[in-house]
Amino acid sequence: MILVTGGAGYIGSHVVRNLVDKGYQVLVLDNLTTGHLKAVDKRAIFIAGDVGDPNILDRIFQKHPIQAVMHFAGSCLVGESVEFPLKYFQNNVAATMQLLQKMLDYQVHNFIFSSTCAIYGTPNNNADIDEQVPPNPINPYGMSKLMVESILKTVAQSDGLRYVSLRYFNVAGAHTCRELGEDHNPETHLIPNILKHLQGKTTHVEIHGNDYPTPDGTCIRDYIHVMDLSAGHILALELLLKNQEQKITETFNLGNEQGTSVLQMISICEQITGKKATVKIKDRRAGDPPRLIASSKKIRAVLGWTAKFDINQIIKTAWDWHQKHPEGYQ
Ligand SMILES: NC(=O)c1ccc[n+]([C@@H]2O[C@H](COP(=O)([O-])OP(=O)(O)OC[C@H]3O[C@@H](n4cnc5c(N)ncnc54)[C@H](O)[C@@H]3O)[C@@H](O)[C@H]2O)c1
Ligand SMILES: O=c1ccn([C@@H]2O[C@H](COP(=O)(O)OP(=O)(O)O[C@H]3O[C@H](CO)[C@@H](O)[C@H](O)[C@H]3O)[C@@H](O)[C@H]2O)c(=O)[nH]1
Repeated sequence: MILVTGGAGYIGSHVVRNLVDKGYQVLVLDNLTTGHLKAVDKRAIFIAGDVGDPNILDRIFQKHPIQAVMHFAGSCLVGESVEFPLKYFQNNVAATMQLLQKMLDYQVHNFIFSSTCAIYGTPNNNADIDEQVPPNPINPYGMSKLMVESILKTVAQSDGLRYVSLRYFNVAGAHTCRELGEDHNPETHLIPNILKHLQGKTTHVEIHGNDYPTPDGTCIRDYIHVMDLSAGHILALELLLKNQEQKITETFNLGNEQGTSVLQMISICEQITGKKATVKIKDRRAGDPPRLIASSKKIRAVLGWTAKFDINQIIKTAWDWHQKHPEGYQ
């Protein structure tokens, strides 16, 4: 059985669905702060609770034969982390340490971690970012994830912990089953904000700064489809489960290796939806690096992962979700 923390959230719910479709037994632990019970596949066991709660973890590990933990639970908004850094250190670092302690207490050694490209900060040159680029986060969110990566590396040296840390770039799109998608309240992410505006739900799209050192002045990100990201997790899980005798401590980037600026994204969304956006230029958002584009060469070479969805398919599946579920999971 696989324990999926944060399995009611955007990314976790997609991975849970794909895991049960593949025949895995899944237990979801989620405190529903940003997740939705309706997003959790009915074939999974659901436990409402906090990853930092030792009593709930005791109950789970005593009762269920957990083979591996996929740890999605966490706080993940760059701007919010600048405003409330302690929330990020508490929920992303302290709670994760509690989970790791309980895993080791119960001899559960396989861990897959949701890390982020935010750990890279603002790399010096414009080359695509590979795993060798020295981490240098510029916001508390990225710092919190880098701290966990350091903890994993250190703990794995003295305990039996085996792990894969996946550094996601910007995750977007919706499940091809058309029943799962992105639903946050408030929504801060670029693609859902553009699509909600094009649905007529907001008066305009805000661009957080157009004076960055990029060709059109707006921030560039590398958007990866949530289905491709999910496939990467299943490959990482198989790596851990099929090579039990090997010490595995791997870190992989997961991105599409394509950069899209905020302005370019608005234009792509307009083309796909056939609607015109009203745009307002605002100040920069604190903590935003200008440009983040992945090299995913390592995960392609080691795990045979490939991206199947391009930016148009990301927007098409997200638009489909927003149209079919205009009120999200409500
Ligand atoms: N969305 C992205 O582009 C992106 C990129 C890089 C990394 N990540 C990481 O991926 C993970 C999932 O992100 P998401 O976009 O699905 O976010 P999300 O907010 O939709 O999902 C997070 C889930 O975790 C739950 N949760 C939060 N704290 C918890 C706790 N202490 N105990 C139990 N449950 C808790 C929430 O209720 C929610 O269901 C996060 O760790 C995030 O940092 C996301
Ligand atoms: O209404 C909006 C929303 C966003 N942006 C900009 O669009 C870009 C992308 O922003 P967003 O979609 O909020 O994603 P990020 O801030 O890049 O963060 C996401 O992607 C990171 C990896 O890059 C993850 O680690 C985070 O968890 C996830 O929230 C940034 O330049 C934002 O300033 C706007 O201009 N207007």
